[in-house]
Amino acid sequence: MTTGHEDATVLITGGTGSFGRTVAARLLRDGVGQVRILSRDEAKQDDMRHTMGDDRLRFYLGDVRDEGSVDKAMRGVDHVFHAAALKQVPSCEFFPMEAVRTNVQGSENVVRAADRAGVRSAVFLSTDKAVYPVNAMGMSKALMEKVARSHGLNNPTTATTMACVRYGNVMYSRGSVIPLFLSQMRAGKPITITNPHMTRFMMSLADSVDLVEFAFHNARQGDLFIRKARACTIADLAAAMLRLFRSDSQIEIIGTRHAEKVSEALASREELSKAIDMGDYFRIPLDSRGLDYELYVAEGDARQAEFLDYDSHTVPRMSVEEVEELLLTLPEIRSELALAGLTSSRV
Ligand SMILES: O=c1ccn([C@@H]2O[C@H](COP(=O)(O)OP(=O)(O)O[C@H]3O[C@H](CO)[C@@H](O)[C@H](O)[C@H]3O)[C@@H](O)[C@H]2O)c(=O)[nH]1
Repeated sequence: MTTGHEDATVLITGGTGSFGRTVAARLLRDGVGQVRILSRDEAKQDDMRHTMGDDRLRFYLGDVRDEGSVDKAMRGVDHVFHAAALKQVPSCEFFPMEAVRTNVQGSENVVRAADRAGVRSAVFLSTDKAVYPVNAMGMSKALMEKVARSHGLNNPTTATTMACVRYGNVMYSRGSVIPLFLSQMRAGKPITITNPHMTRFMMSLADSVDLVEFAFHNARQGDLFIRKARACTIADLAAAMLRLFRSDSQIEIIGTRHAEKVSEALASREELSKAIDMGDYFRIPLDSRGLDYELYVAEGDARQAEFLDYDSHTVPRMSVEEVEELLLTLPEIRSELALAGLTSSRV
């Protein structure tokens, strides 16, 4: 990932996760002045320091909830990727104010610190669960989007371009369904399926890092970007996993979990009616009208009726074979297959 100038300093909040590591590795590979990681867990920082071993990588212990620690990490920074968040749906359901503190107030701290430090651009990572949210995680991410995107409206002279990206499900991410299915198959246990008809957008980690990179290079003040993605049912995902690993595990239907949706939307029809198609991506610009409330009431948009939500139930659906092919693009799946002594004719 190139930043345009070789001595740029880039801050990644929550940077010890798989996203942060991948972005950091791309930045270091392509020549960057410094990559700073701001996160809470010293053990994960230590691990990343040792595995990546690059003296352009600097670590800041802190919490986005604490404005002072954000300010300290932000000094002299040119670009920010804000990935620090509470992401687990169930824990945010039980402790919604914790989601507000990290995802909303923590993000506001990042917005304010970036503005104060004269940062040039900041990309905020959001999720499809922020669209028509039903759970506290999605609601707090929806508010984070509003906080980041409205900054330029309230501060027209700001030096910082703030933009958001929304992910779908990142395949093989920690604690997600694909590694769970794999461990169930390995243990010879049944595969647990919540609702076979449930659909999700499936994105590889590489796709999601490409999305952030695209936003980084193309963002204008207040933009939100999504990557066009394919979806599948959970039944087809399970079938593809069983076939790839030649497993005869049974399927057990466990029912929908706390605060889950049957499908997810990467963008609402209201947003799509304003979106600009950029090939693999949509740019959703900010509503740039000022605080003139009359306009919101008087100016409707007849085109909205023509659009459907960009929803995992309605986009073209992958077949089981296509899910298998997508799974085979993941390095983790390839190495798991190799470990199990399995090779696929599709590799
Ligand atoms: O035992 C299980 C667990 C999950 N699922 C289903 O698999 C799909 C994916 O589940 P999971 O991998 O847990 O992801 P989500 O709950 O959709 O949430 C993920 O995707 C979000 C982005 O949408 C991230 O913010 C979350 O951190 C991440 O866990 C869902 O339809 C689940 O109902 C099953 O069928 N069986």
